[in-house]
Amino acid sequence: MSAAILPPRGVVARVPAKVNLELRVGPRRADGFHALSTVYHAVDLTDEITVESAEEWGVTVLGPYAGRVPTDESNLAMRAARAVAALADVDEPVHITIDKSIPVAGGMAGGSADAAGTLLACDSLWQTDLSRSDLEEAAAELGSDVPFLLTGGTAIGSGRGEQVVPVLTQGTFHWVFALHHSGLSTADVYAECDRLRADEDVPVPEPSGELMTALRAGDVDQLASALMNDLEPAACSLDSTLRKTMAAGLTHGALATTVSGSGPTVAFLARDKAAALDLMVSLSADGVADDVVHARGPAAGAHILNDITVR
Ligand SMILES: C[C@](O)(CO)[C@H](O)COP(=O)(O)OP(=O)(O)OC[C@H]1O[C@@H](n2ccc(N)nc2=O)[C@H](O)[C@@H]1O
Ligand SMILES: Nc1ncnc2c1ncn2[C@@H]1O[C@H](COP(=O)(O)OP(=O)(O)OP(=O)(O)O)[C@@H](O)[C@H]1O
Repeated sequence: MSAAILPPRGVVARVPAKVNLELRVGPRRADGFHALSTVYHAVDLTDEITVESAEEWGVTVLGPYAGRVPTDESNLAMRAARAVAALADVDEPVHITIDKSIPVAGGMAGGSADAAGTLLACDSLWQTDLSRSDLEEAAAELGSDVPFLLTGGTAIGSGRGEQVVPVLTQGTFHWVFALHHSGLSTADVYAECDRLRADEDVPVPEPSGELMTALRAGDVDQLASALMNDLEPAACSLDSTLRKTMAAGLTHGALATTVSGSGPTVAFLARDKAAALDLMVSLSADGVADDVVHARGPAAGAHILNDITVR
C-alpha cells in the first residue's frame, strides 16, 4: 500500500544579500524613482525564511536584528505572502519565520531578500501555478531590488533597478563587509544624492565595459578598479564615520572598497579567502565597525531548501 502524499505544511527558502559592484544613478524620474544602471552581485550572507500553514497570518524574526524589523503587515515578507495569496486566489494563512543574518537598513537589500524568499516559499507551499514572470512582476511591485534577489548571481539592473539581466562571470570573489548597527534610510540617501548634485547636469546612466570585462575574466584586480557607487558621497555625507572605515580597510590590504548600495555597510574586496580573513581580524581589532563578516560572491538567488511535510 502506498503512503498518501500530503501537501507540504511548511517550506524553507534561503536568500542572499547583495552588493552593487557598480551603481550609476541617473536623474529622478516623474514617479520619484531614479533611473539606474547597476550591476548587482549576490553574496552568501543569507537569511532563511520558513513559511508554514497556520491559523492566523503572522511573522517572527530571529537573530540579532530581530528588534529592528516590523512583525506586522508592513514586513516585506508578509507583503510578499499576501501578494502571492492574492495572485493565486489562496485563502490560507501562513506564519513566516525569518532567521535574519543580513543587516537591517544596511544597503544589502535584507528586506528585499526576505520578500523574494517568501514569494518563492509561498508559491511552493500553495503549489500555485504562477509563472516565473508572475513572480517577477510581484517582486518588482514589492521593491526595486526584489527581482534581483530572485535571480541572484551577478546581473545588470536597469529601469529603477527592477529590470534584471544575468551576466556571465568567472570564479569566486571574496568580500569583507563592515556592518554598522545604525542603518540609513534608502530614500534619505537618494534625497541626499540629489541635494549634493543639485548643480550638476546628471546624464542617463549606462553600464561600464571595464566592469563587464573584469567579470567575464574573473580578474579581481580589474574588478577592484571598476567598483563605483554614485550613492557613496551621499551615504558618507549622512554618516561621517564611513570614510574612516573605508580608509582602515585599504590600510589593512583590501584591494578596493565601496559603500554597499545606500549604505552604511562598507564592502571590501580581498584578493582571496586568506586575505579576507586577515582583513576581518584587522578591522575587528580597529573597532571601526559594529561587526565584520566574510562572504563570497556570486551566490545563488532565492531557492527552496526543503519542504516540511510532518504534521
Ligand atoms: C540602493 C539600492 O539598494 C541599489 O540597488 C536600491 O536602489 C534600493 O532599492 P529598494 O530598497 O528595493 O528601494 P524601493 O523600496 O524600491 O524604494 C525605496 C525608496 O528609494 C528611493 N529609490 C529607490 C530606487 C530607485 N531607483 N530610485 C529611488 O529614488 C525612493 O525614494 C524610494 O521611495
Ligand atoms: N523583512 C524585513 N527585513 C528588514 N527590514 C524590513 C523588513 N520588512 C520591512 N522592513 C523595514 O524596511 C527597512 C529597510 O530595511 P532593509 O534591511 O531592506 O534595508 P536595506 O538593506 O538598506 O535595503 P536596500 O539595500 O534594498 O536599500 C527597515 O528599517 C525595516 O523597518
